[in-house]
Amino acid sequence: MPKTLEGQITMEKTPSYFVTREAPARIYAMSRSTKLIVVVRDPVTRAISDYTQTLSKKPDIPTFESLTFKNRTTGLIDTSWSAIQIGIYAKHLDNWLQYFPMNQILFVSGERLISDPAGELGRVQDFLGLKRIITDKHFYFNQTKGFPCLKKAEGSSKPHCLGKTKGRTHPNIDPEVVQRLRDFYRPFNMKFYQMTGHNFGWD
Ligand SMILES: Nc1ncnc2c1ncn2[C@@H]1O[C@H](COP(=O)(O)OS(=O)(=O)O)[C@@H](OP(=O)(O)O)[C@H]1O
Repeated sequence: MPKTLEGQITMEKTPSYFVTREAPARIYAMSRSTKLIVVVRDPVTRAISDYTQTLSKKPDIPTFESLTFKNRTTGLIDTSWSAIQIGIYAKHLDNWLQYFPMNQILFVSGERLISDPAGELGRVQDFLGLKRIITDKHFYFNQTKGFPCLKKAEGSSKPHCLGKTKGRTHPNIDPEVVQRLRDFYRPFNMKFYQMTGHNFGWD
């Protein structure tokens, strides 16, 4: 990490920090005052999104339904499959709380990032102690993309949407499998709501 001068914020991101066992200790050793931001979404949708991304690179993988279960007849879920494992947010958060207090961690709602991007970014700016520079006026809803986009990209006068790999169409998943996953995640979601003091509404 580069040295951070007075008045600067240094940022670093990767999707896998939150679920990497060694990450909290390493970040703590580097700087215990680091602020942590995690975007979380409904773990069932997250698993399907994760699968969709893998499928786009390896079209021959088994179906989502068959990867979900260790044993489809008994309904035993394969929690070792990373697409399922990553969504057990309460378990990952436990690991971070061994090093960082809750008030140093902000959980951004992936759903609200789509329905109210400025509102969610308002929370991020407050958390970082920044003035609310990014507001509603910076976004518009792009009907073709089906997502909010920036009216102007940084350093440009043109609108900017996220790329083709963000907001892909998900495959249809057997509703029984979706329900089984909802039941599986419910207790972990409840624990996560309790730990964060925030109901993300994934029921
Ligand atoms: N504004 C906007 N435009 C497009 N997409 C948006 C936006 N806001 C949030 N999202 C959601 O971001 C999801 C992809 O982000 P990821 O976290 O998977 O990205 S990463 O691969 O981990 O970097 C992606 O998930 P999928 O819909 O499953 O592709 C989107 O739902």
